[in-house]
Amino acid sequence: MGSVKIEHLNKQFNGNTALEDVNLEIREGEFFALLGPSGCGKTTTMRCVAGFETPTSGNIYIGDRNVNQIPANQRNCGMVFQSYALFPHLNVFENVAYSLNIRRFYEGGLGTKLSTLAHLLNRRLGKVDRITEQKVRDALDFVELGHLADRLPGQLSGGQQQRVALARALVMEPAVLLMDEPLSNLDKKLRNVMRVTIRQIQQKVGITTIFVTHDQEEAMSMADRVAVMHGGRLVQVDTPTALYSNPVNKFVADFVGSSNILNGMVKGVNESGETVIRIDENRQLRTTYPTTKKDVEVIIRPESIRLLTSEHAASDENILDGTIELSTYLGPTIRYDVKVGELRFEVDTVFEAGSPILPSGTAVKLQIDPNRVVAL
Ligand SMILES: Nc1ncnc2c1ncn2[C@@H]1O[C@H](COP(=O)(O)OP(=O)(O)OP(=O)(O)O)[C@@H](O)[C@H]1O
Repeated sequence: MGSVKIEHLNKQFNGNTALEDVNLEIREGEFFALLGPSGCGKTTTMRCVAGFETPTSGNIYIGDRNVNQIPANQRNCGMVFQSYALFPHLNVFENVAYSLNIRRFYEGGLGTKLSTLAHLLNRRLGKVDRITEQKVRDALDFVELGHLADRLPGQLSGGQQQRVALARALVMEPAVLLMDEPLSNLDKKLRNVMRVTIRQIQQKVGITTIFVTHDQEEAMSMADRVAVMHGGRLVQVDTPTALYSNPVNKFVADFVGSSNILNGMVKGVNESGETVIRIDENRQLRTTYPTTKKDVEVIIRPESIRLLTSEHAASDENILDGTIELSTYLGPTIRYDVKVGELRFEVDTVFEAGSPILPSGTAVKLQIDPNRVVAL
């Protein structure tokens, strides 16, 4: 049973609050990301689950078992860190076998302890280690590193080292896999590759995984669900798509992807049931988003805005007239910074080969679908 339940978790360090009333239920087999800026409490939450940190109050369950009093080495959690923490003098195979041998040493009788010790000292595999050998080979095959078993960590790329670290965690067949910023040391391209690799391995093994990251793209592309943290508290726990389209507040909207955020005042509801919001003296927008507030924050994703030039026929539905201030080519998309009166909008459009990038100074119309205007 690899579900994880966190109930009313509080953690203080010398009177300073690091975690405040954190409540989470992570389902068995789920890939769950803890996301937030530096210092928000992600690592502390994970360390409390692992047993490296003692909660000030609250309960933690792994499966049905309350693990509050269970030491870290008996919680059956596998860990992967940012620094791969491999032994530089042991080869790949030995690095992965090490933790199994340590467990055999602690859990075995005197005979096992002696043979394991001998093995660790000799670093040679004897008969007694057949099971170990098979498990290590399987784990290395899983991360597709079987062919590099004899290499030392220093002879591997960063991505390969991280896969060794993953194999070392998986070989223990843990109930829960805990990963703390495992991709931070890799360059962007390799990080993107490793995201897919880790996700594929996690799905193959079906292991409950908690993944700590400050990178929203990483969390959103890998996780089944994401918990956004801020100042030691959970702000929103949701699927990536729900977080993106329905952020509960400005912090989440801003942290998860880029957003246009405007101050608005609700004028009323029109006959179609849409809320009409004034965004400045001369302009208003309609939204289908239900709100009971008078003063609202209007949140619009850059790709939710349709950019029209004077050539396009447009109705006057939720349209704002503006002027392009800056055009930035980003490969698959173009980001336009558009001035609308005193307001500024970021608009993302798909780049199509052959079609021109509109220059600064071009007069444009911004058409905004009322279904994609969030008012908080
Ligand atoms: N051992 C400690 N002693 C004192 N304060 C600590 C300790 N560990 C963490 N903190 C504090 O608790 C808060 C949460 O830290 P934590 O490491 O959990 O944040 P984080 O979200 O993982 O940040 P980062 O992404 O920078 O690692 C921070 O204010 C941090 O300074």
